[in-house]
Amino acid sequence: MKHLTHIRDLGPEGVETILAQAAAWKGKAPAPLFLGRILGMVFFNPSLRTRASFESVMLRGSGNAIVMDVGSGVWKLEDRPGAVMNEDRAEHIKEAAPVLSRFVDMLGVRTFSAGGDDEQDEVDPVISAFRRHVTVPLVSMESAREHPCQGLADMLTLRENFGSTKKLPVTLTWAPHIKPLPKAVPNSFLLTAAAAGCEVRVAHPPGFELHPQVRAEAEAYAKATGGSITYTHDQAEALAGSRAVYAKSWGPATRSAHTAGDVSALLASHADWMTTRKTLSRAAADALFLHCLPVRRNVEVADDVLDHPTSRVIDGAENRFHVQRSILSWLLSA
Ligand SMILES: NCCC[C@H](NC(=O)CCC(=O)O)C(=O)O
Ligand SMILES: NC(=O)OP(=O)(O)O
Repeated sequence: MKHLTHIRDLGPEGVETILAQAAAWKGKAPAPLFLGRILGMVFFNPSLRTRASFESVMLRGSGNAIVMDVGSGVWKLEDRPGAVMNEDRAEHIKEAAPVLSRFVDMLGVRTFSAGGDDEQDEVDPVISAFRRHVTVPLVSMESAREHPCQGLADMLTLRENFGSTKKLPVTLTWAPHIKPLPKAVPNSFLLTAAAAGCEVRVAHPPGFELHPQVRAEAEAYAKATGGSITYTHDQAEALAGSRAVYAKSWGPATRSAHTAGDVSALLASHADWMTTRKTLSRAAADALFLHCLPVRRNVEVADDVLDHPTSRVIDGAENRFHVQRSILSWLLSA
């Protein structure tokens, strides 16, 4: 049985399969790909795009979706093996995952990082528990470590605009925020861009390094595809010659070593990392702007960037639909 919870489930070859199918179906009349099929969707955290796009894929494909919000209409779920369940989590994933599997043909789970512990994010405890206990294909709708659907949609957006991602110079630039956000999106952008052969430049202030295991995995993909990855604390250096700029905020590398006050001060001290038109003027003249959304306007990214004709944030969000249609049909294929 197939699952897609991490880019390693696909590798560079699988990334190509998903993107090729997504591109082939985009713009064609909807086919009843999911006739008689049900996708179950379990949300531990809020979502606009992921929720609406997966549900739309199923409905437009003549299938159906069941959407469940954990802790609001659905029991709070326990993931820890051997937990003594005497607090607020009424049901263990050991029961929830196989029970839901009896009702649906595929299951999607969204579960953000618990925050502060990159080692735990590597373990990815909640999606891993689902993966152990489901009896139908599982797709990540963003977990602690990765957001593979987002990374794949980003690559589709780049290919539509540039034809190819082979050695395409792209910058992933850290952005300021009022709170420390998860690293799933930057991790996925790095992993999928490397798997798609991009020349990836990653720029962030000191102390915001991505996990060494993620970087090593991305390096292996870059090596296999002829891509490359460089890291810098100098945003302008990364941007020079970049054809696409991907802004994303994420929390410090060792958040558990900081108090909440430290983290706020750290984030506030880098307000000048906000992407503005001036920032983009350092990239190639035809550079495009991408962001996964939701975006905090004039904190992460200035209005003049988001409202400029070079922004691809809305087209990028649409591509979530196209890659997920491709992913779900791949999951159901033998
Ligand atoms: N799925 C796309 C991003 C989700 C999440 N953003 C957020 O939680 C933003 C919340 C805020 O801005 O308050 C993240 O960064 O991983
Ligand atoms: N980009 C993304 O996953 O958006 P949502 O959090 O709204 O689903």
